[in-house]
Amino acid sequence: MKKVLTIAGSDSSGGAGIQADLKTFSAHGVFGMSVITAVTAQNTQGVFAVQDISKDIIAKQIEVIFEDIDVDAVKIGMVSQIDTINTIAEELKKYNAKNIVLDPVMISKSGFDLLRPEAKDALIKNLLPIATIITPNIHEARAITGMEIKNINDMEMAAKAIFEMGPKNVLVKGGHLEEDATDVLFDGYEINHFKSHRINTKNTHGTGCTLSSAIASNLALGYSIFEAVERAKEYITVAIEHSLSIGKGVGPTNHFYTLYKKAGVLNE
Ligand SMILES: Nc1ncnc2c1ncn2[C@@H]1O[C@H](COP(=O)(O)OP(=O)(O)O)[C@@H](O)[C@H]1O
Ligand SMILES: Cc1ncc(COP(=O)(O)O)c(N)n1
Repeated sequence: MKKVLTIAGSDSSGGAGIQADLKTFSAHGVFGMSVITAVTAQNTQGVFAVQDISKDIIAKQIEVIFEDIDVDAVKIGMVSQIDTINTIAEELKKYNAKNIVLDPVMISKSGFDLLRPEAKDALIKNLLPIATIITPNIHEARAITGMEIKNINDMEMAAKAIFEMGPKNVLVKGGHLEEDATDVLFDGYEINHFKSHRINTKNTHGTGCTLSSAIASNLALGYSIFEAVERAKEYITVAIEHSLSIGKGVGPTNHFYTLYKKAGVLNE
């Protein structure tokens, strides 16, 4: 069985972060493992508190996994602070980790700083260059490049600018634009678009976490970058189409639809 590691924050409400990642891994038939970087007190209405995990225990979690288990892909999500970022970069380099999917989580949908603003430069300097693929949304792409992003053409320009910072592939996600939900991939040679219709729902908690974990799962399973993104886009579209009205706010994506549909025991 392929083994995929998520290095990310815990979302107590189960819709984003580590919890979304592990659900996505299971739905892809890969074995999920986790290194927790921060614990958030969060629900569908917002993030109410965060406790960062110390860099030593983050380093130890990574070490014991890599010393024991062959890791086929790594997804990085919420990394919170400078020490955390530097530790993760050092450890992943030490173990020559492959198939690194970096979701540069910065601000939650409810407006909470999940990455401390002063840590942005460390993320750009130390994590971008080791990423097989980075998956910023429009706001994150703007924060990384300083560019205004209002349409697909701007997304393409931003993808090319981020590529120059060192990752092997860049996927700028278009979930926050108003037209169709189109994501733009640049692999250093060509641009590709992954388009779906815009689904009219408020329940998009965890969409970025789900997409990046699906890409990591597909890379672990041996798909090319193009195929991994194409399949992940199909997965997230179904997960948003069947998203769940759980809680009073922004509900989560639905991992069970794909899973149980495959097994023929759908129980909605
Ligand atoms: N309303 C929507 N309908 C269809 N796809 C969407 C919608 N919102 C987001 N997506 C897709 O979900 C994925 C995550 O995108 P986005 O919401 O931009 O990221 P983030 O969760 O990091 O803010 C992308 O593939 C995007 O195109
Ligand atoms: C612990 C944690 N990590 C990431 C996100 C971003 O979630 P989204 O995928 O909705 O942008 C979150 N809200 N909480």
